[in-house]
Amino acid sequence: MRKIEEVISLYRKYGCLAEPLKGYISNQSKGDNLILKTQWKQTDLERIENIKFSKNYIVRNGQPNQFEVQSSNIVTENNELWNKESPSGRLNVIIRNITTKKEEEKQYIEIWDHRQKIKNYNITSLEKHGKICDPDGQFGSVCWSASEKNLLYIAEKKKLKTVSYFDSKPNKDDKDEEEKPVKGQEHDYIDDWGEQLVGKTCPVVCILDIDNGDVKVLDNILDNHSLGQAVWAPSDSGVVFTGWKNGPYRLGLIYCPIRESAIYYWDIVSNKCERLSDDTRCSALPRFSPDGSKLIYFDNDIGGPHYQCARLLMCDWPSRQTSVIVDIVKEPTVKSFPGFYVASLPTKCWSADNSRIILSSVWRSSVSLVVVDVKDKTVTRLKTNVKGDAVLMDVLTDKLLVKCSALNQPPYLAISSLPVAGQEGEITICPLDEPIPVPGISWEVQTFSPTDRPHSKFGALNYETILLMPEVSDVKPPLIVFPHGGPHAVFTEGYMLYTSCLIASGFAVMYINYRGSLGFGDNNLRSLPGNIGDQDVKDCQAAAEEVVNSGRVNGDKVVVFGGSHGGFLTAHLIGQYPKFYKAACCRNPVINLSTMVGSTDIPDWPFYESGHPFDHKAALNENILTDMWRKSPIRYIDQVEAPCLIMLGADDLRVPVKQGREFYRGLKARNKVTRLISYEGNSHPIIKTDSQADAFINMVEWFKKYLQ
Ligand SMILES: CSCC[C@H](NC=O)C(=O)N[C@@H](CO)C(=O)O
Repeated sequence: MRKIEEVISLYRKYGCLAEPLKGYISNQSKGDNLILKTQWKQTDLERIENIKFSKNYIVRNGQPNQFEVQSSNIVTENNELWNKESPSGRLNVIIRNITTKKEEEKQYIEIWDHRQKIKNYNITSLEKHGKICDPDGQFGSVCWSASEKNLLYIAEKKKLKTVSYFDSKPNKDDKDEEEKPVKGQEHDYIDDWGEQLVGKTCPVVCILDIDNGDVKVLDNILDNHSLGQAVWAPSDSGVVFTGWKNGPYRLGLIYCPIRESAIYYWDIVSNKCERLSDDTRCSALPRFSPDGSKLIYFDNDIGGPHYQCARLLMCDWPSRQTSVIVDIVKEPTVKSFPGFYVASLPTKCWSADNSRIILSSVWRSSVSLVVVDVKDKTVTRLKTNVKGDAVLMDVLTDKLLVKCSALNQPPYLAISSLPVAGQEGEITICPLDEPIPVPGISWEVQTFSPTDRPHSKFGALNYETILLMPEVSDVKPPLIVFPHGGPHAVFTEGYMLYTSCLIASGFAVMYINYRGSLGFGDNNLRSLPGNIGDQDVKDCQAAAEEVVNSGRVNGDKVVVFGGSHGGFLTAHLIGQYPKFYKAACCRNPVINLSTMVGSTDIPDWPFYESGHPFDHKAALNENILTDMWRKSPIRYIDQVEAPCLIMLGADDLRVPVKQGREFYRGLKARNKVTRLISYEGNSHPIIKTDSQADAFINMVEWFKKYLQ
């Protein structure tokens, strides 16, 4: 293992690489010349900040898949919330967050032509709504109308002004009723959508008139719903959007697309709103075909596993007839399509001829490009000439802009071509910049079939691990067992900074996609709820023992690391197998399901994952409390021997800091070796520039100390 000074140098090197955030193929692209507009981020550890910059490329498409690239100058802009061209490419909108000299936050919408800024609207001063939602976030979208006369965006609904009962300022009678401040409600609790969506209470659809700056707020078209993901309907006849039901109280929405939601259409002439999707399902991610004849979206159950296998549906726009294009896949084979697991979609995802959809989806332990023919309902995996994950960024005239990465390859952008229908075999990925891999990392995907531990309902399911090894190692490397969080999430062959730095530091790392992970079929995913703390723990331990018994790693130097549900598994593993692990590090770990119910933003999670039904009226009782305790790591705290480092995001609403503190106190009281680090300004993901760097080095230091 490398010295800590070398590890710090490694992190400085690999933690400060430029990373592509997003990009699109410009509508100004003509024939052979593609113009690509991309945005990047780069960490600056000296200034402790992430800078953002844009890069444009001109790609000349001589032969199919033969692209030459010229990249343009790099311009840095950190206050841009959004920057997108109009359908013709003639105009550009920039949504900007400005902090004034008086520390006031203001939002502007700027309209640019090819020469200069032609409109500049101080949206905040209009006082028509609250903050504009991040267009890349849960609710957000920004969409030019086909006419280029209007801009669609999502913003927080305007909140009532409240004043004290003792406020002596005279009420101006000329104010209409809803403008008059309300007395005595300054301290009312305002429910919001939880983790990373604090203050997001009731987003609404807004329409800006580009020419005169008027803003129309659609805040009364659908009662008791939060609106988002809005797109223009064909010919700008109205707006299609996703509506999430607010009441009776909101449950955390991030990582949980299972909150009651439907797809709606608001008609601009009638001012009427109609529901397009099934109100017994959660529907989201509406996307029109280029000719406006078809609308697709995804749906899954309301409630249950916090991520699920989803259906792909299509609405024939003229008739509004809806059909299922791709259904849930319950039990795929190791090679067959495992179903759709989609957290987001690019704005444009259709082929030019309106017959196919292109998207990225989890496919066992990788993220793959997938093509769906909406006529014959076939699903085809696009194999590429590169290893690792391929995430679709944009599609235009059957050219694909893709973000690629691998376990040894930091993310890069590439261009490719969609094969003609029926010949979607392999595609050639053409990088826009020369990929530079992290040297010395090899990996292999292993499949486990725990026939000795079949699931009571679904029988023999399988799961996978990814074992990453340092290529240059004169001794058997120590092993970091690394289960993912969720639990309905997955580790894939895409790049992760921590992992590449751990391998470069001399560790072997084993990702564990235990049963219940995404991407292995719906039955696999649903095999875990009710069995957490046992099935997942045994899957992890069986994989860890197999790799130790293989002799490829140093079996006397095994440690375990995990976050969130991965932290839950870390705490279980050192409690249930105390002699096997020499040290542990857990981030925002779930420690005691029963004490979590009252403080997490998703109380349904501890109920459902421990096997108990949940609805908004759900309350704990002695049977549920006992069962939750039995499934929690706290149950095994007396057996723990491994020194355990606990890292918490101080603002975490998903797994409250009280969980980590409960474990810390229990270990301290039992004279066990433990340390707790709390990172201010971090929520569930510990990703602030300095915090993420500090957490990594502290974790490596902890492992090195107890592996000596
Ligand atoms: C009550 S939170 C349970 C853990 C959490 N699950 C869903 O949010 C979790 O593990 N989150 C994952 C992301 O899905 C993580 O790694 O943070």
